[in-house]
Amino acid sequence: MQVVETELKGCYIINPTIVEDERGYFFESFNQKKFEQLTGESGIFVQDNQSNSSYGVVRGLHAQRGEFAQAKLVRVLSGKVLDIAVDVRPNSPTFGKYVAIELSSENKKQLYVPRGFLHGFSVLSESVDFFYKCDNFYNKESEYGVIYNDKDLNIDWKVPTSSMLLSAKDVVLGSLKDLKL
Ligand SMILES: Cc1cn([C@H]2C[C@H](O)[C@@H](COP(=O)(O)OP(=O)(O)O[C@H]3O[C@H](C)C(=O)[C@H](O)[C@H]3O)O2)c(=O)[nH]c1=O
Repeated sequence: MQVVETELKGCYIINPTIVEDERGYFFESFNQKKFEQLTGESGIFVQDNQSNSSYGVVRGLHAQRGEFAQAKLVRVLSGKVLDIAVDVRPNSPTFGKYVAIELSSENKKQLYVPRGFLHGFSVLSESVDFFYKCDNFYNKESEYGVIYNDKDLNIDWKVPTSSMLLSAKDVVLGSLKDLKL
């Protein structure tokens, strides 16, 4: 596997080593020892999540605060998303900056989203099965977020607004500038 650190410190793109033969392909989707060696992160995850979404769905931008903050190792099992990770670590020199990357069953890329980041994605294919590992458990009470069309972030989700589908929870999220961390 090859790991590339993004311009946001601690946020990594993981390119797994794909072994192909006449039957198809094989790759190690996660290896804690290699992950730790290449990123310096523990690579100890406690919860796996999986969601399915149809074209145009936008999930996010979400995080859990404080002691319940989660780092996530995200990937796509089928389909394609535009994945977004926003640095909202207090005092970070890249506060409010984000990484946007296409993750797909084709490119098999993964993104490591550190604690202190907001995370979200838009669905670019007809349907997507999204899978991610979390290094802390779900804690509903600690959840917070920023609305997908925040003016300061100005994210291009690569989906026409008319095709977007968001949860009732997500359409009322607040702005980045009003975030209380
Ligand atoms: C996140 C989570 C949710 N749930 C329950 C709560 C709701 O009954 C249902 C759907 O939850 P929600 O609408 O928050 O799911 P998403 O909009 O996909 O939320 C996720 O969206 C972005 C992409 C993220 O990175 C976060 O992991 C997470 O916030 O699953 C659980 O039982 N456990 C969990 O860990």
